[in-house]
Amino acid sequence: MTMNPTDAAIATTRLNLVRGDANILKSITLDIPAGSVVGLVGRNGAGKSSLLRCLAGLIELSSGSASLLGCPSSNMTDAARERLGYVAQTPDLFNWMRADEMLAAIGSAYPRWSEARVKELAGRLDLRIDRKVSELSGGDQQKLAVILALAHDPALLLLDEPVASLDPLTRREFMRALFGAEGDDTERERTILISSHILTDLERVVSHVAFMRDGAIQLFEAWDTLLEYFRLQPANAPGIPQEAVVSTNKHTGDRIADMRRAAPGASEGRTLSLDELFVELNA
Ligand SMILES: Nc1ncnc2c1ncn2[C@@H]1O[C@H](COP(=O)(O)OP(=O)(O)OP(=O)(O)O)[C@@H](O)[C@H]1O
Repeated sequence: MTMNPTDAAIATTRLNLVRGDANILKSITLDIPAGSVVGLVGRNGAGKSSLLRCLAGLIELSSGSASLLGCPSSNMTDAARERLGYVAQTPDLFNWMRADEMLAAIGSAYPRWSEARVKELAGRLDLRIDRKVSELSGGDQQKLAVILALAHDPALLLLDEPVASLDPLTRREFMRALFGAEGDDTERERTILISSHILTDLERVVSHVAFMRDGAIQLFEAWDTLLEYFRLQPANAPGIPQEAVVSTNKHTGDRIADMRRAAPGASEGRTLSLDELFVELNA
């Protein structure tokens, strides 16, 4: 099944997740086009892992709907599941096996699994797979989880802080393995939703950014649009009507303005890095 580039690889409608009296995810409606690379960012506890777990079909939604690759997340077909890769924040690994044994065990369930890809990724990420999983360092366990999610060449990847325990060199290799031009069509078609707090890495690779705050999507935009139109404006800058204000820093009074809605002749304001945008949206 090949998706048209205009199809949504992930679509949610008023997705809610309630646990006890906590409303963890609040009416999340998202449409993520096939082929996009979306950075999912937000403060600790904003709901990123919960959203990824709901999408992966690991937690039942309280209400609303989610579909992945055209299939409801609550009832994925085997064919859709085989095209999905998920890396949990804390990977669930078979500690009693060697890494290569675990790779073989999981790989046997996937028709598109590639031993060559396992070897290539293990080499790139500098992971020895002839060792017992329980004896791998935290970072090496994360590398194993990443290889497990990538070796079947998934069309949709859900990555929950996959680089948090990787050293900077390995992180660079991981980003190259994920986003490098490998010249194959399936690579280009792949949709990736990746949560990370390392925003300098993200801003180099994302096509879109979803900002989460308090269980809701605060802002979902193409990264090019954010760079071009979302500017920092001092509190007293003229030509910024209320409808252009995306958020106001309650400490400084500075505003993020969507300049597509600014008055003609308004000052240009300052372009923001992803890191700065994150700080301003949460201040
Ligand atoms: N089973 C649960 N029962 C009640 N509350 C929960 C449960 N799981 C998560 N939460 C709460 O839901 C909120 C969102 O948690 P989540 O782990 O999704 O955040 P996150 O954005 O991934 O955070 P981090 O950046 O720290 O990983 C938090 O307030 C958390 O305490």
